[in-house]
Amino acid sequence: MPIKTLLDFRDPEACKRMVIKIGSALLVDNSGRVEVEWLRTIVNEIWTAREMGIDVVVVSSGSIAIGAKQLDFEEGGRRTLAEAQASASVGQIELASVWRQLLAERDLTAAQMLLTLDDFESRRRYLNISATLRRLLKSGVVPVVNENDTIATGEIRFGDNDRLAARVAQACQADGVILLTDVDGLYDKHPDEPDAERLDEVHGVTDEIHAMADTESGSGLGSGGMTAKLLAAEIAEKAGIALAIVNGKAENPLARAMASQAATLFLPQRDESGRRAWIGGRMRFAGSIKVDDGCVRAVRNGKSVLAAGVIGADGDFERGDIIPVFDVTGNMIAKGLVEYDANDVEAIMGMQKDDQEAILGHAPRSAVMHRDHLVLM
Ligand SMILES: Nc1ncnc2c1ncn2[C@@H]1O[C@H](COP(=O)(O)OP(=O)(O)O)[C@@H](O)[C@H]1O
Ligand SMILES: N[C@@H](CCC(=O)OP(=O)(O)O)C(=O)O
Repeated sequence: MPIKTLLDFRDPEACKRMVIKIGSALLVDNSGRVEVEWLRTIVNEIWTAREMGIDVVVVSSGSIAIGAKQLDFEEGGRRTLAEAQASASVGQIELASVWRQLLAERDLTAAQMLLTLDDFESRRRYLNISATLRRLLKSGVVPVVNENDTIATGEIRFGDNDRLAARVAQACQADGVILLTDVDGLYDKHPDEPDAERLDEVHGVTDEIHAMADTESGSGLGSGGMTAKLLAAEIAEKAGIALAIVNGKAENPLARAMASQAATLFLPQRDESGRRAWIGGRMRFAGSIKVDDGCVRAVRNGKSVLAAGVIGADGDFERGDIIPVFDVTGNMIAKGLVEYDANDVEAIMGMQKDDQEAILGHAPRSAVMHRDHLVLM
């Protein structure tokens, strides 16, 4: 899908449902105020998309940057967790109110959804997110999503809204994600370097692509830097979703990006849908298993993980958990639903089926991870 197709509201082949993510650096000025005039141009673009029959979900950052200024807390890393969470609760109410007002000016209804990483990790809550989003879109409402920063900490936190946007896109089965930020896209080195060049298209986020980015926020207001956007692109590309990094600094950024074609587009690499996409997008794990080279080859050829190929089990996972599979060099090759607790995997690893029953005390299952519940990375 060329960038034009992702952004062209008049093209009948263009994406019919998109997630637009707006970073803190764009939304909030240095004194902690929302850039209302600029945001009004975004709302106009959302309105245009809606008029063309395209569903739009907004992922809006900014609550911490707004609230921290109001509460007079220090910037960035010097803020305590409690200060950041207090800032988010003060900032979010203002952020929601601005969105509601600006969308209402175009006769659009806003809906607020505050979510945490954990909400996406639980299959039941993920399905609820999905159903709510789809129902809101059916009613022509514009969902405005942010992380629930007041309760999300440590490992249950996205921390950046880029991956949240990719997970939201997965949950509502969007065709495309647009990450609006303060650069024209992904550059082959930090854009401050004089010879840095922008990439037009990325066909798969490889280690080489990751090496181009870092986690620093250019503005100091955002979090996760370009690294977070690449992690989001990885989630999207495996779920069959196109993702574009677009400069949102000027007014009407979507129309401008379409005219200039200056952006980076990440093309979908696979089209896992439904439950498999959810498995592939999981981020928090109770443990992992390691497998030998023969097992890696088998898994890549669509086979299950058998105990005979497992050479290690880490952590405290339980039967039914989704956990990653690593090769001997530590590369994650797949994620899947494990059929045994960690103790049982340790007890039977390396064994053929016939030898497992005596150890387990019951007939072994067909595999440690069945191919139907296994998603390649
Ligand atoms: N290779 C790269 N290409 C483009 N930008 C990069 C790269 N590496 C680091 N960056 C930085 O990433 C910043 C965008 O991330 P961030 O500040 O977190 O934005 P946002 O708040 O919109 O999420 C850019 O301003 C740029 O300074
Ligand atoms: N959820 C946080 C946003 C996290 C964040 O800073 O994201 P981003 O600006 O998109 O890098 C907030 O609303 O302040």
